[in-house]
Amino acid sequence: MKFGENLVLDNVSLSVKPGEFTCLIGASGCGKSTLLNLIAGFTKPTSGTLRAGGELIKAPGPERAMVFQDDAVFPWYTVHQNVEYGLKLRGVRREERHAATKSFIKMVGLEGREKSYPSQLSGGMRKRVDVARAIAVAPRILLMDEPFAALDAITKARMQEEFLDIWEKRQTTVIFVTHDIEEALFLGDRIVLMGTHPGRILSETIVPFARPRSEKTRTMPELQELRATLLQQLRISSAGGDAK
Ligand SMILES: Nc1ncnc2c1ncn2[C@@H]1O[C@H](COP(=O)(O)OP(=O)(O)OP(=O)(O)O)[C@@H](O)[C@H]1O
Repeated sequence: MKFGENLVLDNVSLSVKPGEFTCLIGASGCGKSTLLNLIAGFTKPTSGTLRAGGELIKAPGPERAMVFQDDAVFPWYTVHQNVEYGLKLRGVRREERHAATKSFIKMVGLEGREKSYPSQLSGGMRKRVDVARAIAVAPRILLMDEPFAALDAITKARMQEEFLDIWEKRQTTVIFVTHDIEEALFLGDRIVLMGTHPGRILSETIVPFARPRSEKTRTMPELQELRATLLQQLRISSAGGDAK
């Protein structure tokens, strides 16, 4: 993938199983967001192909929803209207839409705040609206670009746990970009480490921890060991090595 003469992703081959939770980590500028944008269909590849469920990805589609670091909620809509928006676009009928919206709001723990506007919510609550907005359209693939990066540590941990809960119930395929190795280890089935210049895949790590994961998972010695290994690989790759 090139931007002008700049080769941003080179020879990237990634295949994700249905229902798998894949985390992408890597130094700044290695092309993580570019890869997500390609999968979302926001950007067209200059060479190579992308497929979702066997179909060539040519444009954005409702089967692939994105959650960004910055909130993508409409400030002029209430919580209910924000979550309902995608369903409305898809032509879901009023009663069904209403019931579905209510259940998604409940799922992300925002019952009672349906009539609030985003400006009346905390950062964590707005992120919940954002997650509900994305999953409401029942995407087959959820693309998440550092969705919890701006949250404080406690809210972030809570959101991770709540999100895993939702994911385990729905089994959506997730591709999740993060700079936080612990987050990747806590959430993912697999961690794909990318390197820069040009952006490429350096290693893939299967995350061996049983599900459902909990607060206890975070303190497992095996998690800390894997964290140290991945951090070392990240350091080497940031310094220009190949992390092997
Ligand atoms: N629209 C664009 N036009 C030109 N260059 C771009 C464009 N988008 C990204 N790039 C370049 O592509 C490279 C990869 O950027 P990208 O945002 O995908 O990296 P990243 O791994 O997500 O970085 P970060 O972790 O800092 O968010 C960078 O060198 C960036 O400058």
